[in-house]
Parts: sequence; structure tokens; C-alpha cells
Amino acid sequence: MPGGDFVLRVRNVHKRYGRRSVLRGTSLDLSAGRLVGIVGENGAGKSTLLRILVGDLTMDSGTVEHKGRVGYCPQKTVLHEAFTVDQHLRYFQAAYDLDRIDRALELLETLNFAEYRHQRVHTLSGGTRQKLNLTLALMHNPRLLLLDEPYQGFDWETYLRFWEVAQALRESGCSVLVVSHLAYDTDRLDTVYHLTDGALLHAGRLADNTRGGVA
Ligand SMILES: Nc1ncnc2c1ncn2[C@@H]1O[C@H](COP(=O)(O)OP(=O)(O)OP(=O)(O)O)[C@@H](O)[C@H]1O
Repeated sequence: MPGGDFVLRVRNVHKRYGRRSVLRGTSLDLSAGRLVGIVGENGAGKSTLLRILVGDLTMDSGTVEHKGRVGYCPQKTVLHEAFTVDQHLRYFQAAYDLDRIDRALELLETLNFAEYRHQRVHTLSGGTRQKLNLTLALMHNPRLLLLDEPYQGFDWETYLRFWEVAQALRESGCSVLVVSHLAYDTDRLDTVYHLTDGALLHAGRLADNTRGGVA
């Protein structure tokens, strides 16, 4: 374990749905200021793991500890069709107990969707909804950020902006965990894990089947 500066410590997590065992001893340590990826096939259990990490789903056994504020961007956007972008920001401002929404407004500019601030969600494109989904996960300056397929629907320019934001967060000491079904652009990450057979394997150690990881 790298020093005492861990932001996430996951030990031996198991999860089954009925008779289907999805996570079978998943372990992970994440220290401050890391940009880490988890890749795996469709159905490997990536969303299940993230939902357990944020407490949205109960695990059968194992432990999860984290320090500081957590930001979570779910794979499926959780937005209200009838609310505007701005109303979502105000709602989450109250939920996060924030004095200001400066960071959210900065992200609207960075992700290039400030012009939609007063539009209702049902009028937004899929990519713009995802920009809002990401902004809601980031606007309270979390210390640990868990992102489930965060760039789905993004155009190329926004995709590149996303990685700039992720790099800046990492440099500020935030730890960012990005889940994707595609092992693409992995050189942007400090460490990549494969979720295979219910456990995390370090990408460089797939051959020797070393389970669990430290990043
Ligand atoms: N609520 C549920 N009840 C029963 N089975 C479920 C439930 N949620 C997920 N599963 C099953 O658990 C497995 C893992 O699902 P999960 O969504 O975690 O995978 P994933 O790696 O995120 O997949 P994808 O890349 O397609 O998003 C799949 O076989 C899925 O069908």
C-alpha cells in the first residue's frame, strides 16, 4: 500500500446476482493524484463494482473505505427531463451543500455547453446530457472521482477536453477512476486494470494472473 495517502481501499469484494457470481474477490488500492482505468468486456461487472464503491449497491462480502468527498458519474444519466441544466446545478448545489456553483459554470464553459444552461433536459442531445452528467459529478471538487463510461456520446473535441479535465484533476491531487469497455487511449492513464473473472488484474500482469492492484 503506497504510504498513508490512500483515497480508496477495496478488499476482497464479492457480489452475485442470484446464481451469477460477478465479483469474486475484487481488491484495489488507490492513492491521491492518480488516473486509473478499469477495462473489461460487456457484462464483466464494471458498473457493479462502481455502484458498490459509491454505496448504491450492497456487496455480499468484502470492505470498501474511502477518504474525502466522492464524485460519481453513473453510466446511465440520472437527470430530470423537465428540469433545465441550471436547475440541475441548483439542485446539486443544495445536495452538496455548496455556497457557490463557480466550478460547475467553469465546466459548462470547458465542455462547451454553456449555451444550453437554461434549456430543459428533454431538448438536449445525448452528448450534452452526458456533459451535464459529468459536471454534476465534478462540481463539488471531489477527492475521489468514479466515472462509468464518462465520454459516451462525446464528439472528438469534447473527448480531448475530457482528458484535459482529468489530467488537471489528477495534478490537483484528485484520484480519478475511469471505467470503460474499450481499452483505448490507455497511455493517458497511470495504471490500467482488467476486470476479468470477477477480479482486477493489472494490465501488465495479465500473463501471471496477479490479482488485486495498487495504484
Ligand atoms: N440487477 C441485476 N440483476 C441481475 N443481474 C444483473 C443485475 N445488474 C447486472 N447484472 C448482471 O451482472 C453482470 C455485470 O453487469 P455490469 O453492468 O456490472 O457489467 P459491465 O462490465 O458494467 O458491462 P457493460 O460494459 O456492458 O456496461 C452482467 O451479466 C449483468 O447482466
